[in-house]
Amino acid sequence: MTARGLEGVVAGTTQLSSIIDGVLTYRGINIDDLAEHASYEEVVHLLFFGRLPTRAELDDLRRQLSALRPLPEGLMTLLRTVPRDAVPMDTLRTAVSALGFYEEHPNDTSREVSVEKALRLVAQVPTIVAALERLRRGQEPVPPPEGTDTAHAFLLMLKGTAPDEVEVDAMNKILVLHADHEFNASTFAARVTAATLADMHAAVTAAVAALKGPLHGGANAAVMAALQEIGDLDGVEPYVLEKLARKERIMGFGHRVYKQGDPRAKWLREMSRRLAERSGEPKWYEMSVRMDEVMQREKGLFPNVDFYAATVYHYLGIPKDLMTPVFATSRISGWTAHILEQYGDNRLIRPRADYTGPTSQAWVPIDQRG
Ligand SMILES: CC(=O)SCCNC(=O)CCNC(=O)[C@H](O)C(C)(C)COP(=O)(O)OP(=O)(O)OC[C@H]1O[C@@H](n2cnc3c(N)ncnc32)[C@H](O)[C@@H]1OP(=O)(O)O
Ligand SMILES: O=C([O-])CC(=O)C(=O)O
Repeated sequence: MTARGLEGVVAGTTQLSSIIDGVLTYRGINIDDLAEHASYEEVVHLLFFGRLPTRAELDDLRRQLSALRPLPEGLMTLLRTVPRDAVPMDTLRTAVSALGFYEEHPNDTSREVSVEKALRLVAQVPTIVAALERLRRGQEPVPPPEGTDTAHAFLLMLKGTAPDEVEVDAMNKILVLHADHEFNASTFAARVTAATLADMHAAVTAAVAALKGPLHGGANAAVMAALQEIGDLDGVEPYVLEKLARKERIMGFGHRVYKQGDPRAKWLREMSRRLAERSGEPKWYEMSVRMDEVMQREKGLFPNVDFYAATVYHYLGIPKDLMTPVFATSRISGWTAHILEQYGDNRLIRPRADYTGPTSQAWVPIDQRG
């Protein structure tokens, strides 16, 4: 018996994150504790180096990431040539791949060189996402600020003005909550690629490609598109009921692993509520809550990480098609940590397929085929 979509299959080991009885941890620390207390930089240290940093280690990591944020001039030139109407996720995928050109040891998969590459990617992906957005709006990219953390730096590079405390706190939580998630599809794509001993940038490019689809990271943009299509609170219930009657999916609900709810969603819901309150535009949050109620009542399905993230991004001024790239500004830490883990104890990932096609077919010469 094959497991369709590898459901329930344990495809390898990891010490990075776990989902046990619906509880998510990064290296054994409950996601709720991390969401409440951690900075994203602390999470990066936890994932890369196996434990929370001391104050001195954290300061050092902050300095390193801050110094690594600027992009190579050649990459900026490339970004300037991207068509204005390009899909941002495609631009990100291309840019991440092109970043590999500037590595001194492009094919080196040793721990030492790979950690350096990983830190550069963690620092540079937010710069790429902010720059590509500004360029497509016809604005000049904002140079990375010195001495600030990722959440603050990213919002500043995106908007060109300093974000306030509430925005920075929301962005930091977004980064913490999205950083890693066991063998999700994009992380698994990264590990499959790394397991061939292809380089870090190749593996991350595969991951970005896999994150794009609406069944995975692309769901956040699809959620916002649905809310905008519905338009108001009264439209939510008929929209959901009609979709379900047509056996269509409501984006942002359901999960392969969590059947009783995604532990990250409550944090995102609370953030959405908080941002809605001060936005003067609370309807997007209110519509989300209504949709959540109707989905639980009708299908027993709970929101996943992408559902309330959509309105959080919206309230932070992030347009729909930039939402999945923003997810990547965080997941880059999980992808690269998994790639490091894969290199550290590698074996080629090559499962078998259950062949269901015809057998014993005779060869037919071309003139006799009809
Ligand atoms: C970061 C992330 O990747 S989080 C996930 C983001 N993706 C989405 O939000 C897309 C919407 N959700 C889905 O498509 C799915 O729930 C997935 C892809 C996330 C998980 O899917 P699977 O584990 O393969 O579940 P599967 O597709 O087998 O669904 C099981 C049942 O629930 C239904 N179902 C699952 N999700 C949904 C949904 N969002 N809306 C309506 N029905 C759904 C399916 O139709 C199916 O019903 P059936 O048994 O009557 O046919
Ligand atoms: O684990 C999954 O299948 C999808 C998910 O929630 C994530 O990648 O964060």
